[in-house]
Amino acid sequence: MPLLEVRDLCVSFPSGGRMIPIVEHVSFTLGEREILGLVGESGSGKSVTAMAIMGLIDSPGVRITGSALFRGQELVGLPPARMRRLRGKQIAMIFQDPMTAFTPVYTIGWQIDEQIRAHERVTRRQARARTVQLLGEMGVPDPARTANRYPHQLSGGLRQRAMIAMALSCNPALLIADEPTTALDVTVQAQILELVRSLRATHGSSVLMITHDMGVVAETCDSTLVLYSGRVAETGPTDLLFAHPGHPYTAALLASIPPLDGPRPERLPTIAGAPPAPLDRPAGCAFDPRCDYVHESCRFVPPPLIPVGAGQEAACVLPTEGRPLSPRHVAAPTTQDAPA
Ligand SMILES: Nc1ncnc2c1ncn2[C@@H]1O[C@H](COP(=O)(O)OP(=O)(O)OP(=O)(O)O)[C@@H](O)[C@H]1O
Repeated sequence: MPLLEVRDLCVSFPSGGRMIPIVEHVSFTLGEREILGLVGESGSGKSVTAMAIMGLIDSPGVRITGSALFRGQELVGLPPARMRRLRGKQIAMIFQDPMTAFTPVYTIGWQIDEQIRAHERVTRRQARARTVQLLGEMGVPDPARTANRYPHQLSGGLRQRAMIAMALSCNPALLIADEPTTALDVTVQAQILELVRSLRATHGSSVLMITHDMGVVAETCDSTLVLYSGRVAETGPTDLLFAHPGHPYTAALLASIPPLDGPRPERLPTIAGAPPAPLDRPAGCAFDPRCDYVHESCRFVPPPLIPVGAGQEAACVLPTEGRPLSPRHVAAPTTQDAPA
């Protein structure tokens, strides 16, 4: 049984007397100890997908349909009290800004102790011992002393490590990480990604990694789900999807990653235009207005997910073989190519 099986998840919010579809028919499976990257541009519905799974959307009138089975238990429609019991104990979430997880007026140690005591029958002393152990495992130097510090007394990277320690305090099977490294500088970002990667070995956790950065996905995730305008554009094992993207949107996202070696282009290719607003989505493929390969058949209904490789599916009706390289997806001239 997979750890998490999401089927046909749809989320709509009411606005101006109508329902605005933000997430449409999203499906994916997350296995035990797997790291899945949920990737897409700003506004594509990544956070709404995760918050819906966690039961954290409390906007009046929101409509959530479909299914999210966590170890066989349905999360969609789960009463809030039961969802709260699952959160923190079996499913935990970390965010871009650790200050949203910590209260500024208590030390981080006190807050992690309380999280442990909310879920386990342990004494204060036992909770603190576990807090110090976790902080140490997360690479926090001098964890016993650091536990007595307030959140604002720590650097961004240390706060992020402390938040991961708090999220792991009850050994959750699933960790949802929403842009955990976006606010950090590159070196600290690499350290935190390494830490997240190590969690499956040290804590047996699976991770749903939300990011807009294909570089983060390449470094961290076993499999990838590309969201575009609230719909799945492509999904599959990360290595296959990166080697042979099946959707022009995935190809365009990949073209915008700086090369790891070789000369760096002065400017990376970008995708012209912006995703459509939810109410302006075309009847057919939502990527249609920005796609270089658009075809008559793309214009009528949203394309279904079609197998394009082993475990890889793309919502594109056009064959990937022989698709000409678009000028937009070819890297801009490199500094070496530039005339002297
Ligand atoms: N409570 C809400 N009510 C109405 N609309 C909402 C609500 N929450 C999110 N949205 C809308 O849903 C869309 C998707 O938002 P979401 O935060 O999931 O995007 P995202 O892909 O995570 O983007 P980012 O990378 O910028 O966080 C946005 O257009 C946002 O305005």
